[in-house]
Amino acid sequence: MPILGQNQYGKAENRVLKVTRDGAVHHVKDLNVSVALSGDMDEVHLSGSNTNVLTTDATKNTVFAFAKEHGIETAEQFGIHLARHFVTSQEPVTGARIRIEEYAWERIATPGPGEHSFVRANQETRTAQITFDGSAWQIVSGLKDLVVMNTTDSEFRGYVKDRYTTLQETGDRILATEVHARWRHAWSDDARPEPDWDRSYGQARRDLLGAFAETYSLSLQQTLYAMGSRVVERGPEIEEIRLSLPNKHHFLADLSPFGIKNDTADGAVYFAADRPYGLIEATVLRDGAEQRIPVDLTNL
Ligand SMILES: O=c1[nH]c(=O)c2[nH]c(=O)[nH]c2[nH]1
Repeated sequence: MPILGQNQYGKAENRVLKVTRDGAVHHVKDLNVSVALSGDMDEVHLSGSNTNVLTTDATKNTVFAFAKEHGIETAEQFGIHLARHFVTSQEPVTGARIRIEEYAWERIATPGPGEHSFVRANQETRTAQITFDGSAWQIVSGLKDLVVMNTTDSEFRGYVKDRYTTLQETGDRILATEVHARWRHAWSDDARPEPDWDRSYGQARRDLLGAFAETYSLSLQQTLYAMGSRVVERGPEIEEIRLSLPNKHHFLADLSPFGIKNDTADGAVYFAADRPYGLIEATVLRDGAEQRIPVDLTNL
């Protein structure tokens, strides 16, 4: 009979976001936690007996419950706490390996007192597309993978409720997206001086972040329009901007089966879903400008 070698199991990539509120100042911990347990697991492989198996589902629930009940001080502290729990609470489990990736968020500076807007550090890519037909230029600048999040000031309600609608209305949700934007400059004629491309890019990026952070959001569509409008209004050299915004859904982890209350009030723990995701896209134009940026943003 073939021999069973090293084996381990658990739930991989639990995407946990914890938001701690210190008045209007919010703090976030954003982790990707993978659990791998090992021990006396021969029988499940060899005979199919699940007697010794703590479900991977339970390991997932433990991650979210611990984040809520004990908090996340550091990835190391959180991992130690989880590993100790699995090894000491389950007789057949003799080893635990917890792998954690932590995502770094920086604050978006806003003029108001609230501090609940964040941008993922060092994520984005700047893009440019230059076309020339021998007489006219078209310069489309942009950025992609700029990940931003508001931990409050976002609601979503009043939408259509058809037979298949199950989404609950909410007055306080996380709004997070990955900004993909391209904007077309008015400049097209060699006879006119070129804009300062770096200055223009910096301004557009600041306007996208500023409008995202400062808009009290009733939908991602409304936030998109606010972001595009600000770029066009503050950048006279920009005619048109196209935005593609995936809605990076964060759902409150349901900890009620374990008797743990988890609401947005403080210390809320969210499950960050990666797919499927809402995809909100639109062009915002200067009044009188022509819509020329192609709809398909991926064809750079
Ligand atoms: O901002 C949103 N816009 C939607 O169109 C939508 N649809 C949905 O399920 N959630 C959201 N959120």
